[in-house]
Amino acid sequence: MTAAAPRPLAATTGDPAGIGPDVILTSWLRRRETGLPAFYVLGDPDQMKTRAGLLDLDVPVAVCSPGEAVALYPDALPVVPLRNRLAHPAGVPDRINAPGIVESIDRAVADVIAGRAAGVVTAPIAKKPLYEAGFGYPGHTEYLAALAEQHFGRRTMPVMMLAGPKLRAVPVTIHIPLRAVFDTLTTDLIVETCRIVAGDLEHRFGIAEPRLALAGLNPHAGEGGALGREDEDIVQPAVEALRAEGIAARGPLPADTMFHDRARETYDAAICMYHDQALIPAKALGFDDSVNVTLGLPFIRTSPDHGTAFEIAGSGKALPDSFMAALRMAAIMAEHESRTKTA
Ligand SMILES: NC(=O)c1ccc[n+]([C@@H]2O[C@H](COP(=O)([O-])OP(=O)(O)OC[C@H]3O[C@@H](n4cnc5c(N)ncnc54)[C@H](O)[C@@H]3O)[C@@H](O)[C@H]2O)c1
Ligand SMILES: N[C@H](C(=O)O)[C@H](O)COP(=O)(O)O
Repeated sequence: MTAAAPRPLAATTGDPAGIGPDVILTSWLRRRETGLPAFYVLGDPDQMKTRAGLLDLDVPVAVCSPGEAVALYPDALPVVPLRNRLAHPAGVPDRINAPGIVESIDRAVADVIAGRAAGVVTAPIAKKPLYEAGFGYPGHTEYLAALAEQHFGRRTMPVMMLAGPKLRAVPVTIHIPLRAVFDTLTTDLIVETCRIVAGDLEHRFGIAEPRLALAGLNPHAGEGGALGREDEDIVQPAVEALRAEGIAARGPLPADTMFHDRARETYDAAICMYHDQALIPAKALGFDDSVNVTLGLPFIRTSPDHGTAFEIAGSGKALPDSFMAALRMAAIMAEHESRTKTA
């Protein structure tokens, strides 16, 4: 039996006015010294060449198909051309780029589902120009779940996880106004989120019996109901339900004391009740090397933890570390997943 050909990762361009192209180009330049897994970009070859010129980077661009990417990767940045063009200026977002940005995501997902790529690694998008062009999703996370539903015809609940060497943190509610958190948070939502986290940590991260620490919503996890009832009425029943299913869950824990060094040794993922409760500690502890992973999808998706940083696009100041960590994490997840499937 012949071994399967290695599959590259499919990287999206993200917003072409942001630092996505910068970190893609600098990551490729560091491929050898860092042993970076092979990837190709779904993008506009001219836009990539223009940004490389602006950054004064010597990056040859090879226009190719996904199947040719692994062979070309050692000597050139493989770019699979989009049908839509991406306008060039760095730092100036424009809704004119929306069709190309969305095509890049759609094509990366289609490639992974068709087996042409091992996982999707997205470069950052800015929400506003996409919303102005009619994009109806809060971010990648929700859009990728919608694509999964279109492709597979079954309900898909996406779970955001920020994962770095010091912390994995999951927000149960994601891109909603803080005011809406109280009406959105339910015991069922917490339980469903934790089931997905536990399953993916086991099958895609190789952690047997993952330990989950659930944060309380209120100060001091409600202080026995004196500072809010949600911890006793919503979070506590979720912990009990999860434990009854055999998932090692603990909480609700006071959120202010669960992220220090010793506390983090006691769990594999912190389950947080809203976006900033998870993303503030994750980015404070590892902005340069944390990865945004979407769990619960029928394919692998990672992303750097940072955004488009328009103010530094094309300046040479963008660090590629988080993008490189996202590439590495996607490759490791793909390996775990294939081991689980063949076991
Ligand atoms: N994965 C994604 O698509 C994603 C993630 C986060 C934010 N965003 C979007 O990006 C836009 C800007 O968001 P923001 O300003 O809150 O966050 P940001 O991450 O773009 O920038 C925050 C700060 O970090 C700096 N920074 C970011 N990445 C850096 C890098 N690689 N190297 C050096 N410095 C870096 C920026 O210059 C800025 O000072 C928003 O529209 C947001 O929605 C997208
Ligand atoms: N909340 C994410 C973060 O701050 O890192 C970011 O907005 C990206 O979200 P998507 O991956 O859903 O685009």
